[in-house]
Amino acid sequence: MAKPVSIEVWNPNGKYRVISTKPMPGTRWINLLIEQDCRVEICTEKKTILSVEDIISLIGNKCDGVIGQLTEDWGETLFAALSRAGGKAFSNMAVGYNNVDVNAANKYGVAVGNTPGVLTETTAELAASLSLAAARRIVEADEFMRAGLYDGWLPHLFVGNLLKGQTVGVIGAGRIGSAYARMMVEGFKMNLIYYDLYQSTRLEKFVTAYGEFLKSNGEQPVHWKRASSMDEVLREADVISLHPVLDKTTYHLINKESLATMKKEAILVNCSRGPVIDEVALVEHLKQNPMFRVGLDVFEDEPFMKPGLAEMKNAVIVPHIASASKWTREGMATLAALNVLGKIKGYPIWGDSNRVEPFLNESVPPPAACPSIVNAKALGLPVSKL
Ligand SMILES: NC(=O)c1ccc[n+]([C@@H]2O[C@H](COP(=O)([O-])OP(=O)(O)OC[C@H]3O[C@@H](n4cnc5c(N)ncnc54)[C@H](O)[C@@H]3O)[C@@H](O)[C@H]2O)c1
Ligand SMILES: O=C(O)[C@H](O)CO
Repeated sequence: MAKPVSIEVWNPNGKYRVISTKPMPGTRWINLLIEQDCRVEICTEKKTILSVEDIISLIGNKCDGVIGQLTEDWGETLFAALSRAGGKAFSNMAVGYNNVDVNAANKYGVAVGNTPGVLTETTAELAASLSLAAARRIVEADEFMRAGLYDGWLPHLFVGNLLKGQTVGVIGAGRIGSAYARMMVEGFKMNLIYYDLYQSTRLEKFVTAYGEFLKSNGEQPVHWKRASSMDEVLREADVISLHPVLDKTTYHLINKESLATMKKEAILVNCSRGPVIDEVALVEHLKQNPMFRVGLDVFEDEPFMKPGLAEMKNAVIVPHIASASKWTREGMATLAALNVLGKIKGYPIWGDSNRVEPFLNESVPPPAACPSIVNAKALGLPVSKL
């Protein structure tokens, strides 16, 4: 028998039982569910990561849908439990869904939602922040000041890398990778080299147009290049930012060999998923190459770090906060709730999951659609004509 898990209940007499495995920012998501006759149960357990047993206990005997988190293991066991309880909808409060076994969800006919679009710029901004913090040694310098070590200006004090005119490399130029590339090209006048399985025509057009603008202004233009291999990016770029999905093809994409390919003074940033980097190899590389720097938002065995990483002065490390702006987190909660609500109400799937603004406009009711369901095709769900 699983131990009961503490909850907070909203609208106890609601017809549909929807569970959120965590309190989420804002109240709009709760109000939208209540307005549509949902009883909302929010898990208030103090521990950060819920176990499969905790979530089974939350689901109970009757549950129409669950809003969950990327820290949870949504596989066969949980989808079977949700299906037994009559549930047909699950949504991650995240765009990444490598914690979800979509095949298992398909087997039980459960729709799986995610939250693209609302976190693109926020996440790209953190990747840009980490790039700058690493290039200009901001965390090291901050620690130095607080330790009372500053006794006057010196020509060699915390000398870092200038970004202007250098090359930024992007691996995975999807929504976030492209937004980051634009920030670095436009903000710091960097040239771009990118590697993705698909061509990013819009990004290429942007860099071309910006390069022409700079030239017409009498300034050094910027250029872009689509690399034919990831190694080409690693060899040529001064700052490399990782933005692919995590799957079998991207696990340990950055390993001992690929690290050795990079410039000795390169900067590597990861705001995708921890296992994209072999973290043991990275720690060794940081030790051997003190001028090589990293900015990490994600870790291979989150919430833990591999031994040695915390001691490395050439690493800037933050706890998976790339999407942590108020607007984005409230929007993620709203999109996740509307994914679950839409499936419960039998709504169709929104036609373009990258354009979710209509769901985020608080002054009008959201469209009668699920904003983003990743297995819509596999489940044969209809697409909205709105
Ligand atoms: N740190 C955070 O808080 C945070 C926030 C948001 C997203 N993320 C992560 O970022 C990922 C990307 O998000 P997105 O919205 O940009 O997704 P996206 O689907 O728009 O972009 C991913 C890109 O990766 C490319 N890709 C896939 N396999 C590849 C490979 N083997 N080599 C090179 N490129 C490859 C895809 O073609 C695609 O263009 C998410 O899946 C998530 O894991 C992390
Ligand atoms: O995938 C995601 O959305 C992040 O990791 C959290 O915002």
